Parts: sequence; structure tokens; C-alpha cells
Amino acid sequence: REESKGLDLERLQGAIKNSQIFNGGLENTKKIEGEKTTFKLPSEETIKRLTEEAITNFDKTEQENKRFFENKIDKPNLETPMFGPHMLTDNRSLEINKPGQIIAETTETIVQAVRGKQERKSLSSQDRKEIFDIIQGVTRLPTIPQCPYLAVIDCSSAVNFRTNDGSCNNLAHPYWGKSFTPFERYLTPEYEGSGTTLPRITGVAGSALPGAREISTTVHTASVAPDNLTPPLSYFMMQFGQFLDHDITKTAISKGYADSNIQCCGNPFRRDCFPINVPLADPFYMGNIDCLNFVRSTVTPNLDCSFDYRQQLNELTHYIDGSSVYGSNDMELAQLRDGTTGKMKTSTGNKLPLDIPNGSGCASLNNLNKCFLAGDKRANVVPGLSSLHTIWVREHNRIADYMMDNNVQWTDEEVFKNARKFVSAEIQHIVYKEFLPKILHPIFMFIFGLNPLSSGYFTGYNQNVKGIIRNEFSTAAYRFGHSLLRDHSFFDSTPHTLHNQFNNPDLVHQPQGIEGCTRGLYSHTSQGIDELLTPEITNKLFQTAPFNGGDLAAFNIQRGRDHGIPPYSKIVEACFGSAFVPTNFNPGVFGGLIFHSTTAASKLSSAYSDPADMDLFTAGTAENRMPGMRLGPTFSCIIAAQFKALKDGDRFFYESNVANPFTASQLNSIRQTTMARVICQNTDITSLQKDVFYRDHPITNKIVNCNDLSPLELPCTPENGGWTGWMRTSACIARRSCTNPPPNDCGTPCVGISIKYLCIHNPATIGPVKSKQKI
Ligand code: HEM
Ligand SMILES: [Ca+2]
Repeated sequence: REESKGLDLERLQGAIKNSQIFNGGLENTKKIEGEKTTFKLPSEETIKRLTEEAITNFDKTEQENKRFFENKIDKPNLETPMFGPHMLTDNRSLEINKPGQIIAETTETIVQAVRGKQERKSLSSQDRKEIFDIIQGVTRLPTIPQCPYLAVIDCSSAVNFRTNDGSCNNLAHPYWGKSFTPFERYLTPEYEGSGTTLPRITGVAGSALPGAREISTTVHTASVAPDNLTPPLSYFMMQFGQFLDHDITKTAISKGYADSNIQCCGNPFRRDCFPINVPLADPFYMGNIDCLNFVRSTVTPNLDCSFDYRQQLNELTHYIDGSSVYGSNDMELAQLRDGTTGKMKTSTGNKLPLDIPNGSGCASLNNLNKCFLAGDKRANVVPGLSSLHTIWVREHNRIADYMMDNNVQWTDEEVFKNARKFVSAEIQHIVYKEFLPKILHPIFMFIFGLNPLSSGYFTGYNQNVKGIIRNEFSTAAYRFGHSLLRDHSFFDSTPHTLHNQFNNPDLVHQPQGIEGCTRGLYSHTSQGIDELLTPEITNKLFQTAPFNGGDLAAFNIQRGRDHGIPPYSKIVEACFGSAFVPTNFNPGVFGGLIFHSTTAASKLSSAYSDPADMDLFTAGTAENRMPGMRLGPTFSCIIAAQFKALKDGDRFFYESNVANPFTASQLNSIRQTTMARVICQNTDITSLQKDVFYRDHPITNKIVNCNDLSPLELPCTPENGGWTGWMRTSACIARRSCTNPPPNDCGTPCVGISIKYLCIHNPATIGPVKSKQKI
């Protein structure tokens, strides 16, 4: 990937500071008033009738889904080709989907009807509120579940610790950042025909947009080139990136009858279907298949229970809170916690607990070993990911053990909550200190206020900031990570073809499986970030037999259209202002593709007929990297803004002085945390490079001995040592020991002598023995 050499960083910095996204994105602008209404809304009667029709349609679709299931067209998970764990949808999402779908259909019908031939972008907020109030009246029929975000949440017990589902982080807005709530957006979505719900399929010039698979084969062509900057990114970067994603985003996908998987190929007009066409002349599939199955994400009303545009649902707690370790709701945590010692459950070899065969978290298709259960359902997707989940569960248990030993009066609950508090703080520290600076230019780190402090507390908590994931981030920008993937994963130095490792926990089950997978990550190099992807994911994603695999790039593009993600040029404008918006495909110049190289621009111009049509994932990954950095400006903008919201809007942010803050010395200790240390303390690995996100380097990133990495200081209630009675151990000697009780790590040792010479006067004093240790 070329560096954007001519990029005027000062100008870019000025532009971003004035931009819509930097200044709050939709927080300030989405509450668009829309244009003034120039037409009349249909009568209340008509709206009611339309809603009732939508309810009937919904029920009909459910019946139709049942038939597809009975006819074995829609299959259960393990019989579904291209099945991936991202297709496991929680029942709660499906419950929310029902009112979501009904309101979506009604709103769309009304919008299209009232718009008529008028050139209008959207209904005014007044119109939308009016329509919604009427629909709510109808959906209050007993058969239709209520809008899920009306119930009042009591936050009185959530003042000092995070809740399991992320609710009550913001005490004024308990739903912000909770699991099973909608994604926010930076920009107003763009659905087909300026509507509210159908995926974008028509370009600005009125002709069909290019298909997602064609874009993938034209732009996201094959590459095996490793990151060639110094020091190169290690493959651990990829793995941590995915682990972090699985803490903050999981979009609920629509399901068929009895949790089956909707088959859209051959049935493109079914509700929730948006299949991807594969041309006959496809360079890989070569006529073996003509369609990739693609099922739309579920629908949810807005968090304020209004409905304007189709919105999508995040099943995870939006905050960086270790939910990939603990789960995103009470039920998930209950399955994972041992419930007596403050620890998390483990299985043989101190690995993750095993999932029940074919269980919800288990998508194993091609092996006999059982899958693992973790806080996120996708934990088995590649062995490196399962290993990282394991390391964090071990870190929790290590801390919990220490706390149990050193705070004798603490209950299971107290040990658990305090250990989780430390673990999520460590994860957050690693994200902001080690991970983000590898992808975000120092200027972005600085202007978005992302750098951790070196001392003192962060005082920027702002309860008006939404600690909510933005749709543009999860559906496009943060998927940059797919570009880091290589053709192989590594077990120590042995390469394993990637598609054989999908949903296959065999390597993790091996003795020293966690060590082998983890060494395989930090001692190999990632690919660089660009539009080039390995064919293992663009042709063989979740492949189990020839030609039954999928194309992740095409899925990303299609998902963007499914979610109404505005095209690239709209995001560029929101990040940097209109001067940077491309109106032609000329590379490197204002008015053209200012952020793209000649090669990228020529690929983009052969894929798209108009720059205004370019999909965000495609044009974003194809950008030149920022000078001295690895990521292009537009994704940097979205990612920086998102991590700012996750910091400023998190009442429990680890450096923050707001809610049950760490003591100054604990915070200093957490600031010494590195990913390398967490690996060292929870595996048999004894040496590794200091910064595992980079490859090792003899000067800039030396291999260090694990013992040299600074330990973590944990809370401890002092328990002072007490002497035993004197015991005569020989004719002339009596001894006592400081074991009644022994002092714990923060207790005071016994004072006085432990040995007495009874025959000759000798004031020898041999002090107590227990040394103070940190863990
Ligand atoms: C091990 C390799 C990986 C595989 C097999 C994989 C696979 C997938 C799949 C199948 C999806 C769902 C696509 C769709 O239908 O929309 C997805 C979504 C996603 N991936 Fe990956 N991915 C991998 C690594 C990564 C990495 C390294 C990152 C980031 C650094 C990442 C970030 C994301 C994000 C943000 C989403 C959207 C999640 C959601 O909201 O549901 N992935 N990935
Ligand atoms: Ca989370």
C-alpha cells in the first residue's frame, strides 16, 4: 500500500476539526428536522389499516418460513453451507425484530405513498413522530410485542460496578450501550429510492449498482504481501483486533423457522433476502455456483422507540468491558461463571469450558473435538481467537485467586466483580495504549484525545456522549481487519491453511495448544491494510466442500447496503468537508480520489461507474495509508471518533475518576500492563517481544524474559501476621513462627524474634520469612 505522500496533514487536521463527525456526528445533525412537509400524511385510519396489513404479512411470512423449513430448503446450522457463528441469533433479537419489521413495512409504505413524485429525501421529524404514535397505538394489540426500550431500568444497584448487560453505565440513559439495542449512526442512512428500509441497489445515475461479488473480484483482489513497515505488525494485531470486535459488535441476523437459516438463493423475494449474484464468468467459482446466500440483519425500532429508518441491533454490550470474556447478559455470564470462588469455569488443561455438542456457541462442522464456550458466540471461528479468549479467562482466574487469598472476607460476588473490573481495565488499557496507536496516526490519537495519561485520572467523562457503536464503524470501517488476514494461521511455525481452521478447535485442544497458537500469532507478520484480501476469505469463507465457501468482501459490501450505510463520498464529506469529496476517479487530486493511488483508482473506476456510488468498505480499504501509518484517513476518522465515544461516554473507563475509581497505585500498575505480560502470566511462554503487536526487532522491540515484565498490583485487605507459641526444638533453642496467621500480601509481618537461645545469652533475631510479593 502506498503512503499518501502529498497529503497535507495540517490541512487534513484543520478539516477534521471542523467536520461533522468530529463535532458529534448525528448527535448534532441526525436529529434532522427533514424538509418542511408539503403534503398531507394519510389519515389515522389509513395508517392503522396499513399497520394491520403489515401484521398480517408478518404472520404470513412466518408461515412461509415454516414451509421452507419443512421442505428442507432452510436448514439447521450444521447443515447450512457457509454457516458461520455470526449467523447465530439470540431469541431476544428475534423478539425485537417483530415490532421492528412491522413498523418498518408500514413506514416504508407511507413514505413511498406520500412522497409520490415529489423530490424528497425524508419525512420531517414531526411526520415521523406522528406516524409512529399511530403505529404504536395499533401495535399495542396483545399479539404484538411492545417496543422493547420502554421498560424502566432501575439503576440503583449499578453505581459502582458495570452491569452484565451494559445497562446503567449512563445513569441518565440506562439503555445507552446496553446489549440488544440499536447501533447509532454518524450519518442518515441511505436506503433504496430515498426510502427507509430497502437495501441500496440503484446508483446515482439511475442504473443498477455493480454487484458485490463483481466489486470483490475487481477491487479486493488476492494478496499475500506481509506488512513491510518497520517493525512490521505481527499477526497478533489481527487476532486482538477481532477479539476486540467481539467485545463491541455483533449484528443480529434474521432467521427462519425454528432458528433455521434462510435460504435466499433461488428465493430472492423472500422477506430478509438479499442474495449476491455470482456471474457465470466468475474467476473462482467459474459457473459452479451462481449465487451467494445473504440474509439481511434483523430490524429494531430506535432507542427512543420512534422509527424512521430501518435500524440494526447490536447483541453485545457496546462498551469495551470484557464482554467477550463474560458475555453480554446475565444468562450468558451464569453459564460461564463457577459461582463459588469468583472464578470463571474452565475445562481440562485450564482451557475454556466446553460447549454442549452442537450448542449455540458451537459451529464446528468439520471435526470431532468439542467447541469452546466463551463470552462471545464466535469464539471458535479461528484457533487464535479461542486462544486469546482462553488467556483472558485465565487472567480473570489468576486475579480472582489472588483476591480470594488476600481478602478472606470477600464473597464470590465481590471477588468476581473486582476481578472483572481489573480485567476490563487491562483490556481497555491495551486497546488505547498498544492497539490503537498501531493503526491511528498520532495526530488522530491526539485530536480525538485517545492517548492514555501517564499519571492521574482522566476527567473527561461526559454523560452526553453516547457510548454506543456506530453502524458505519461496525459495518465498514472496523472491518479493515479482514485485510490483515493471511492464507494461513500458524501453530508455532507450522502453517495451516486458513479455511481448514474455520470453526475447527482441534489445534486449541492439543497439549500446549494455547501456547502454540499464541506463539504462531506474535511470531508471524500480518498483511498490510489495503483492499487486497486473501482468497481464503474472498472465495473460501467457511468452506467445507469445493465451491461452497463464501466471499467476506462481498458480504461486507452487501451488509453495508443492507444497513443503508451511505456511500464512501458521504463519509468523506462528514469527516473532512466537501473539498475532499471525489467527483471523478483521478487519483491524488482534489476533486478526484485524493486519498487513492493510481492503481487503486483504476480498480475503483473499473468497478463503479460513478465515484458517488462507491461502497464505504471498498473505497475505505483502498485508500492510501496516512504518512507513517497503516490506515487511510477515512477509516481513521470513523475509528478514532468511535473510540473517543467509547472512552468519553463510559462511566467506568479505567482511567476515569467517576465511578468507583482505581486507587492511584492500582491505576499506575494497570498502566504498566502490556499484552505481553498478560500472555506471560497465563501461559507456559517464558520470553517474547515486549510489544506483541509488532514483530520482534533487536533494537526497537527486543525479546524479553517474562520475569522482567512488571507485575500488577491488586487490592488486598491487610491481614497481619501472628506468632505461634514458643516451641522448644532442642535443649537450648525455642522457636516460633509467623503463621498464626501468616501475613497476606499487604499485611504486616510479625515483629520480634522467631528463635530464642535458652542456654547462652544471644539476642539473635531472625525475622519473619514471608516476602511481599505482587502478582
Ligand atoms: C479470523 C478471521 C476472520 C473471519 C473468518 C471473519 C469473519 C467475519 C464474518 C463472516 C463476518 C460477518 C459478515 C457479514 O455477513 O456481515 C464478520 C464481521 C465482522 N468482522 Fe470479521 N472475521 C475475521 C477477522 C476479523 C478481524 C481481524 C476484524 C477486525 C480487526 C474483524 C472485524 C469484523 C467486524 C467489525 C464485523 C462486523 C461484526 C458485526 O457487527 O456483526 N473481523 N467477520
Ligand atoms: Ca462489550
